[in-house]
Amino acid sequence: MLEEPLGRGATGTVWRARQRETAGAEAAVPGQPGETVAIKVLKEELAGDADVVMRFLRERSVLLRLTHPNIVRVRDLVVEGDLLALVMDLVEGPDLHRHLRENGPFTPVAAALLTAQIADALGASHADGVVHRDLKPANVLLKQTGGEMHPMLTDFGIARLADSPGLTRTHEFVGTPAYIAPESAEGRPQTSAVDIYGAGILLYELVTGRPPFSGGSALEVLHQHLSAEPRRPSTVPDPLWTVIERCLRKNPDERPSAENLARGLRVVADGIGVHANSAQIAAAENVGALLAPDPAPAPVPGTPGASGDADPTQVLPHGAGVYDPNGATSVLPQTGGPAGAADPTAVMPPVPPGQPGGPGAGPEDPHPWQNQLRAARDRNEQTQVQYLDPSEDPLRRRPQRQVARPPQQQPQQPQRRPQPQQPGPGYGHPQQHRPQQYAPPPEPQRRQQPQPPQRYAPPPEPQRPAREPREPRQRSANPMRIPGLGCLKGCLFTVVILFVAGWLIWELSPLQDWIGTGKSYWGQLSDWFGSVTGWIEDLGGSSDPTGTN
Ligand SMILES: Nc1ncnc2c1ncn2[C@@H]1O[C@H](COP(=O)(O)OP(=O)(O)OP(=O)(O)O)[C@@H](O)[C@H]1O
Repeated sequence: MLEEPLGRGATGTVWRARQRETAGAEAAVPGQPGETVAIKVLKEELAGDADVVMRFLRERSVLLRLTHPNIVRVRDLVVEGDLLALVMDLVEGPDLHRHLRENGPFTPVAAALLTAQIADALGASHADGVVHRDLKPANVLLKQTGGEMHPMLTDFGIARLADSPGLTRTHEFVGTPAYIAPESAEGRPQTSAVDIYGAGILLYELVTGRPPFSGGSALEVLHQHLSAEPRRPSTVPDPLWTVIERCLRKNPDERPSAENLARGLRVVADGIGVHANSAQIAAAENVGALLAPDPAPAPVPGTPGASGDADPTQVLPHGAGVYDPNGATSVLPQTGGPAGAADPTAVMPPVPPGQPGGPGAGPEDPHPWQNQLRAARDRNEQTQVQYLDPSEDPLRRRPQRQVARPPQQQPQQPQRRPQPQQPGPGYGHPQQHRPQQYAPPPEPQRRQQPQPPQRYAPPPEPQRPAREPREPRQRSANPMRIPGLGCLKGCLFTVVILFVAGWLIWELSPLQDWIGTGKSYWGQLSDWFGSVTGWIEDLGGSSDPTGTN
């Protein structure tokens, strides 16, 4: 029985609910009548998509058996008529995004310990072949137990459901730009290393209060994931930065495994704490040696190269206006219309290119998605979906920076590995973390990129009004280009500066008196010039082997 909505995300609405009767025998957790649970009712669009329903059912057993102290337990997956819902344990406490917003960044030790527990959860799920793909503070619930906070990772498998070919088409982007791994942004094969990248972003955000890459639009943010290096804030201790930097490597093969990440973070927390002894400090300084990559990362099925599935090309939203880095996973929400008004979880099917408002919309009317984007921003969400003209997609212009890798093989079976160690005692409340003012690092300059053809086939062009071609940037008013002119100008300018500086020194300093020549500056210069030419002539004469001079 649904009681009250707890919150709404891009994929559905989460309700506090009470169990009426004991769940069916197939449920992972039968539960007790009257017990309070959380139910995520997926949006109509997801529920109405046959492909999503198939995935939902296929992943049911995996999600139900995914149990770990730091994972919100899924009790049941329900398909009833056109309703698709996940029944979960109810977690009393805020999510990490809200906690960060209200309390500011964590201390480095608290951030390391909290992320270590998230890495434990990832280790367990990766061992089971499950990749989260949408790791972000909003998907970490902080369970309050006796004044302590215990991080619980939620929304496993949801990103995969939303990533349905029926829902996401060539020109749409699904994901959360601030946390997306470069390979996901580019539509390259993905593995469990995408979660490690997400953990790195999350850790950075925990200690600084904001993710490392930000910008005015989702496009800019994704571009930075691909080509910008994260800047190290001065408040982050060396060993912790080593861990963050390794997680944020552009090359997924260089990121640590979840288990090594958890171990490394605990070593760092021990070594940077105020009570650290010299052995712990030394161990933290060598944390890099612990961060070995996963030799067999769990693949993400359905990503290009991972299987024969046609995966939707992940293309950046274009010009999506002001960008909120802490929003929801992007899918298409519904606006207006009776269905949208009645059902807050309803989503709108993609509008074909060239029909911005859908049937009946006037050309001047704002696109329904634009209304939704505005509404999402007002709610501090980050729903960002818009068409991108392929010719303006900087990803397609980006030169290939990596050595081409052979396409990843679809594994027969996900790699089963031993379950990671259960985490130690519960993570203490990060009491000492006080709100800190964080000065955002200056935006790295965006590079101008040449346009080599990229790896994915050009998607069909949406029929948008042709854009005015941009004026090429004028470097100078002078249309003549003389090679070396710039250098010549520089040299002349330097000579003039030297001459004037020399004159000033001659006139204003006691140099003239020390030399005692009594000559003017010009006279002294001519004198020196004469002496130098005399020496050169003498040298030429003395080196003449014929002795004719
Ligand atoms: N098991 C749960 N117990 C208690 N509250 C929950 C639970 N799961 C989610 N919530 C709350 O419900 C709200 C919406 O969750 P949801 O996962 O739909 O949103 P999101 O993670 O912000 O968006 P999305 O994952 O769709 O991008 C969040 O504020 C979250 O705190």
